[in-house]
Amino acid sequence: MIETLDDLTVEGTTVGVRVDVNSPIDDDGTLADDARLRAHVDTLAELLDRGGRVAVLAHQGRPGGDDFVSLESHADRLAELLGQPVDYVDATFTEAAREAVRDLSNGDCVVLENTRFYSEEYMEFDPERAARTHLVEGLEPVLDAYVNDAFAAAHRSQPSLVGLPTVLPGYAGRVMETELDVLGSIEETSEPRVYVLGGAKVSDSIDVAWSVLEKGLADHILTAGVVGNVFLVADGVDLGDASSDFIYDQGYWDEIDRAADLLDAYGDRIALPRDVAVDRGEDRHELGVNALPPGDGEAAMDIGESTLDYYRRILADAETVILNGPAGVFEDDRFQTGTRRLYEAATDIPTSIVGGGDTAAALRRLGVDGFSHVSTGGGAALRMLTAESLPAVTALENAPQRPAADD
Ligand SMILES: Nc1ncnc2c1ncn2[C@@H]1O[C@H](COP(=O)(O)OP(=O)(O)OP(=O)(O)O)[C@@H](O)[C@H]1O
Ligand SMILES: O=C(O)[C@H](O)COP(=O)(O)O
Repeated sequence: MIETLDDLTVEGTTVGVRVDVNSPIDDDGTLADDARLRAHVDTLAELLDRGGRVAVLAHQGRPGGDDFVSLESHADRLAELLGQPVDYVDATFTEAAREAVRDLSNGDCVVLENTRFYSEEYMEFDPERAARTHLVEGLEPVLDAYVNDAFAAAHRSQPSLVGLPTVLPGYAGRVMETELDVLGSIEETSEPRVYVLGGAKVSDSIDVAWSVLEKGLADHILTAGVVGNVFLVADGVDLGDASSDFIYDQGYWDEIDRAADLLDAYGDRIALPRDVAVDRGEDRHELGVNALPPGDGEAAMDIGESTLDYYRRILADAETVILNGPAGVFEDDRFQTGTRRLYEAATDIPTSIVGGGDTAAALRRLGVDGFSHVSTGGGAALRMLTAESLPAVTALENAPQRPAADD
């Protein structure tokens, strides 16, 4: 059983709050999209309003990536969103960080530096070992409690996610609470239930497909994006050199056999694209699967009109739809049609649940809204859809005893 903010005595308590504000970053190294910050405003504002002293912990990017930057601009934006000053310190667990945390008064907030600037935070540990890392040992003395609101990172077994709740009383923040509530009770949603699996996480998507088909949770699975392309190849379609090279370069080649096995076992419930839009110079050009392969260098970048009609017919009868991953390379205006129109069709269904950080960003960019729930999680949401436990959630379940709640 996970305790929530309702169970925490906040007034005067110094709380380490793990959020997931891992966001797109502009060329100048500053925040390009604040959606993930907005998601955490309720949790942070509640803790501050209730007199907590809040130290925010988060990662941004991965070592070596262009988006592996400081959290300074995140702190600036959080101050605007919260409507109060938010300090930032370029330290995570050193004396400088501890001093910044000790200096907090009731209702104050400080953002500590990107946890992944510290190498142990980019490794996976069991909780007991994670509790003996520098980050956890450095911060534990100045924190009274730990709140995890970082659902989107809950599939990682990293020190700030599983180590801190091993040594501190742990609570779920409001984002975490809602996500666990919605994604943890998909089995109770109305049927027919359709899963739309797009995007580029082929292996995870195939895991989800196996899981929901085996458990009888999915009446239909609609494939799109790179996932759809891999299923087409598994079905014997020649997508041409450009898409095949892409699949090979991304390391998805082994997934073709897994997709073929899935088609053998559950082919009647898996829908494949009937046409694709290829990159032909300035233009988007649609080709039916019978007309494939496309010309040299023409990659399948989106689903086409005929697929959209087919998928919309299946969606028309659905009571619940769960979608993860864009239908095409939505970053390119020529290939955003599939994502926009497929997701628009999903908004007409009584229960529509969207997972995926990139997907949520794509939908905002395309102006598509009206879903029952848009998850903050990509990999975490997918893992939860396979009914696997998330290490950070398990760590919260096992967190030590805590003080009593405020009245
Ligand atoms: N046909 C395609 N060919 C190549 N890339 C594609 C294709 N269709 C979609 N993509 C790419 O897939 C990416 C998004 O996939 P991903 O699986 O990462 O989504 P997500 O789950 O929403 O992301 P996140 O990891 O942020 O949660 C986009 O960058 C998009 O360009
Ligand atoms: O964006 C995400 O899915 C989470 O922030 C986790 O990031 P990671 O995949 O780099 O661990």
